[in-house]
Amino acid sequence: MLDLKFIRENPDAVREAIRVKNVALDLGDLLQRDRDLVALKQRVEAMQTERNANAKLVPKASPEERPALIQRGKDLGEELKALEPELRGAEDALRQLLLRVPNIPLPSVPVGKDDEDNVELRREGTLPSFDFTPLDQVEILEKQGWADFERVARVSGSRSYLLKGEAALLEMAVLMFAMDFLAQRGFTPLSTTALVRRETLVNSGHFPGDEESVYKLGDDDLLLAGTAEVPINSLYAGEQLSYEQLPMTFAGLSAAFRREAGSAGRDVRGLIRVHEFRKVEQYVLCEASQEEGLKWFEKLLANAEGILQALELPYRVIQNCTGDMGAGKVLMYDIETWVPSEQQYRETHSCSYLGDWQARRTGLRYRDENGKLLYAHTLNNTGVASPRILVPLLENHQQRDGTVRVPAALRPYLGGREVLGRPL
Ligand SMILES: Nc1ncnc2c1ncn2[C@@H]1O[C@H](COS(=O)(=O)NC(=O)[C@@H](N)CO)[C@@H](O)[C@H]1O
Repeated sequence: MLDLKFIRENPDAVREAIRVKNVALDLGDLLQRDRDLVALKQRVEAMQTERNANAKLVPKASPEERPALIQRGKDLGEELKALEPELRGAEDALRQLLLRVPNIPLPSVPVGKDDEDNVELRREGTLPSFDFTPLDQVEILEKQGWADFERVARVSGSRSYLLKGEAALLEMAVLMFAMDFLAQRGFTPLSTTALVRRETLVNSGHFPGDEESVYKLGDDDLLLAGTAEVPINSLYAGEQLSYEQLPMTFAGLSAAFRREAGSAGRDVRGLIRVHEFRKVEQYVLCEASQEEGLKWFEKLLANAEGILQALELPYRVIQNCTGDMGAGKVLMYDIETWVPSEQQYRETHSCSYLGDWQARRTGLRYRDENGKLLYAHTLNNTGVASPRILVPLLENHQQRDGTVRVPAALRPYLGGREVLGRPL
């Protein structure tokens, strides 16, 4: 959410952000409602002032004048009471619109419609060349007895997965490695739940807009978050922090749930796109300065790259265009990791800087060194998400005999194993 004062003073910049991010919002309507609400509030204040002045006159009034003054006070009280629902309705309607106002992207963000218009920034690592016919993720898993897609589909339906044996250990090793990697860099490890209250999804910016992606538990006021970013972002909601507490950096492990409503037919096989997965999330809450925010953006990106380099996986960094970055972002890069069986890079990480847009809707404020109350800036990036990361991991490190080489960084988490699986 942007500051209403900023919107009033910079309608063109906001209108441009609405345009380039393809947001369905009529800024003219919002500004008109804002003006109407200001006028209504002024009317209410004038009536309250008159009622207060009137109440002061009553004790000093003569017996003849008093009844009229008392009646006037009653009439004003009733008129004010009658205006309350209208005032509350107008405030709520304006807030619902303000929640849809997109953040202003950096000028350096490429303008575009969707992921086709994203820009590749650089490639890292060497693509594998196999002197044998490589298997794809599902073939490796099934030949090694590491998955049971048919059985689990009977239990959980489509886009479900179950990892068996060393593949189950590999998932935990990858998650634990990422948690350690981030903890060693000062990030506070968190193990969070995915069960959240609706307002946490409004706070993070997923609502309004992303409702169809989120599982809702009908009988309870609870929903299943698609990323630990949601619960972590609301941990300090509504509190006044001190600048000494900033920056707060978290490495949050949680389950993540996604309905993937819009993904019909895409990635239906294997581990790329499932309804429930696990993710180690990087989350930063820092001071309200773009320089500080961009410094953290680079750090979060470097962390994810460091994890991929330790996993010895080739990847590329792309900059998301305005149409693919979502309403709240100022800047966003995806990291895509090479998947040999698809002969293409697939998204495995997503790094975002949101300025104070997320903090404003969440009520995340802090007192700076001069005692000024400011909204903080927030950022997030994937540390590692499993099982998607297992796809490039298994495919890039597969060996001629069907076993999988374990990158050195993971061996301590796998009892020192250098190879997974048995020769086929
Ligand atoms: N349906 C899914 N199945 C498996 N992995 C997924 C799924 N959806 C997302 N992911 C993984 O989770 C990562 C982060 O998801 S994201 O929506 O892009 N971004 C976020 O959630 C941010 N909070 C940064 O992590 C993706 O890059 C991908 O690796």
